Amino acid sequence: MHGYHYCDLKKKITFKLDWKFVERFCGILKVLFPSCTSQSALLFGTLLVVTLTEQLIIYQVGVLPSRFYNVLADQDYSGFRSLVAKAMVLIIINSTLKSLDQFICNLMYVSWRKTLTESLHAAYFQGRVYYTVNVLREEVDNPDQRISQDAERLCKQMSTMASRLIVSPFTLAYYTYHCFYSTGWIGPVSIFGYFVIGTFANKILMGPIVSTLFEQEKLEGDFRFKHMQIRVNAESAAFYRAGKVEHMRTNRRLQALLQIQKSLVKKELWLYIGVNTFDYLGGFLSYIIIAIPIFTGVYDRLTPGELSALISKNAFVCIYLINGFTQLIDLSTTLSDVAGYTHRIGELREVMDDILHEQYPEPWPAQHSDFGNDDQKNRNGYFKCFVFSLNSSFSDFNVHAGPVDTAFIVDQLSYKSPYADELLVEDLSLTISQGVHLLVVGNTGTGKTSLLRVLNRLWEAHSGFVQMTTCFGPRGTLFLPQKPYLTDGTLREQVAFQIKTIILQVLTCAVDDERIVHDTCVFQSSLLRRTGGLDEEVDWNWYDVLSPGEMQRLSFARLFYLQPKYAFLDEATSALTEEAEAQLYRTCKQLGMTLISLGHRSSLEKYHDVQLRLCGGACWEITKLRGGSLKDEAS
Ligand SMILES: Nc1ncnc2c1ncn2[C@@H]1O[C@H](COP(=O)(O)OP(=O)(O)OP(=O)(O)O)[C@@H](O)[C@H]1O
Repeated sequence: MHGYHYCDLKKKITFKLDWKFVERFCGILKVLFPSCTSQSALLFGTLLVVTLTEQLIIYQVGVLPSRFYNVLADQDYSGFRSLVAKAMVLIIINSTLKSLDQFICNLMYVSWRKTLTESLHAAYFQGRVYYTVNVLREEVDNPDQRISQDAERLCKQMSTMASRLIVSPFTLAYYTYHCFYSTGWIGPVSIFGYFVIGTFANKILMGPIVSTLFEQEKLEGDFRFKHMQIRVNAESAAFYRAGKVEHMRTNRRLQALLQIQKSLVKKELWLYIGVNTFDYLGGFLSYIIIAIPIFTGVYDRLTPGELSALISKNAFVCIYLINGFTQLIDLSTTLSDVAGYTHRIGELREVMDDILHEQYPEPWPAQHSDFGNDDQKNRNGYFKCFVFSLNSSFSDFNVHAGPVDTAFIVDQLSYKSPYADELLVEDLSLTISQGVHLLVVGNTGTGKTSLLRVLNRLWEAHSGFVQMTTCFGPRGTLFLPQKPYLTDGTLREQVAFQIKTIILQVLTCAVDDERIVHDTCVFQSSLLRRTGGLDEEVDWNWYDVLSPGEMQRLSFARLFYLQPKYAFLDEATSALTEEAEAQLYRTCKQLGMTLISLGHRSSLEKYHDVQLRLCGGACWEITKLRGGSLKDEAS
């Protein structure tokens, strides 16, 4: 993954408990609490009621021992019986409320995780954001980990904080009043001062933890990614006997992760020392508060008995108030975790927002067609108008008015790969029109696939103009990438993956079954037998169980099923025999598709009318081909 290449760059950015954190946290809160009537808000309200009731009951339970002293001292048997009954009821209510409190916190965690992850997914899978984040934007490491793990941990930590935080304003206000009532201003002022100092000290101690936690999460993602790489490429690695080298590399990642974890543990030690010192000092603070008036002679007129009663009473309220504050300070370790995860998720949200604004400056998603005028051209010459087909999975492409029998009009187009200075192709002009089969050839790395990336708007053009005049999808244009794309699920989902969820009822009809079976069986009769049927769920990874040739055949089955007008085939038959290639090309033409093929094989020439050769050094040439042997057959 690109993230770790930029490790040094990332290290320079430090994440703290600063204004940025507050902004990002508020942004996340807005997602978690979209409205006052949202599930999270209702749960939060219920939690508030439960924790407040719990506090009242706790107070009642707290005063029970003193009442027991009374009835026992008075040998009041009936009073004792009713007190035992009351204690039982209170304890049952208390434990029920405590469990309810935990239960609501857990429900809130699930609800928050759902809301946050779904909101991240909504941005991630919108348009081509997932591609840009993973391939082109290096400032965000491990987006997958941020969405799957960091979001989960943030919600977990926030839910553990919730019940303690939610009730603290009420308990603090209540005990501040009592403290003021019994000690005068000296009590609350000293305790508030103590809390401010404690908070300040903890903020300083938390600072380095937040950025270290951020870094730790990044390395955690890198480590997991390494294992995923091995899992995905297990066979290739085994052919290379790569166990030893991968063992070393994976261990290296583990060491880097463990090192940062160690440093996090060390930094946390100082925070724990701070928190514990604050806790224990708090215990003495009440005596210090009462000592001041005693030593300054304010209580000189009191008898020793009156004085000890006053000390005990003051100590009680002060300890309660201090306890309220120390509970807040104890949350600093959780807060530093929350801050780390908030920065990671906040940063991802900002980058995804940025990409969306860059790629779709107009409100998304537009539901109407609005053909562009000159004002709508962006800096690369694209029109910023959106025309969407009914099928939303095909809806993230800009389609413009143009001649009906063309797919793309390319004018003076120059493009280069990201981060490179040299152009791959300069001032390319061509029109991809119906019935004219185009072959794109050229040496490795001359920019053949990049042309498709630019046409598809995965990459921005350096200059020039690209107009897409036919929509993407069935009866439009379809791209078969060099590396076959397979998703998880049934065979039906592989062949008809894009429209399955949209028009399920159409797919389930017999005609479609027949088409899929036909498309699949013509080339892969064994595949249907292996899967046990079109809708049989398989638990295998399609990339592991299909040979490259089978994957390419499956891609063609999808093509025949979707039947686009224009098919862009990027080395789509490179793993097949020439006979199989001929058969597939023949079927494509019989189905009336216009083919735009990229490849190295000379055997491809005969299926095309025009050849675009990318010569390297930004040069290109277009020539007419004699071939077109299958054209006649098709017509
Ligand atoms: N994501 C990327 N980031 C940066 N550079 C890239 C990226 N993808 C490709 N490139 C570079 O762009 C150049 C053109 O790549 P492209 O895939 O278009 O080559 P190609 O002509 O299709 O080659 P082949 O015949 O091997 O498929 C190459 O130098 C490649 O390294």
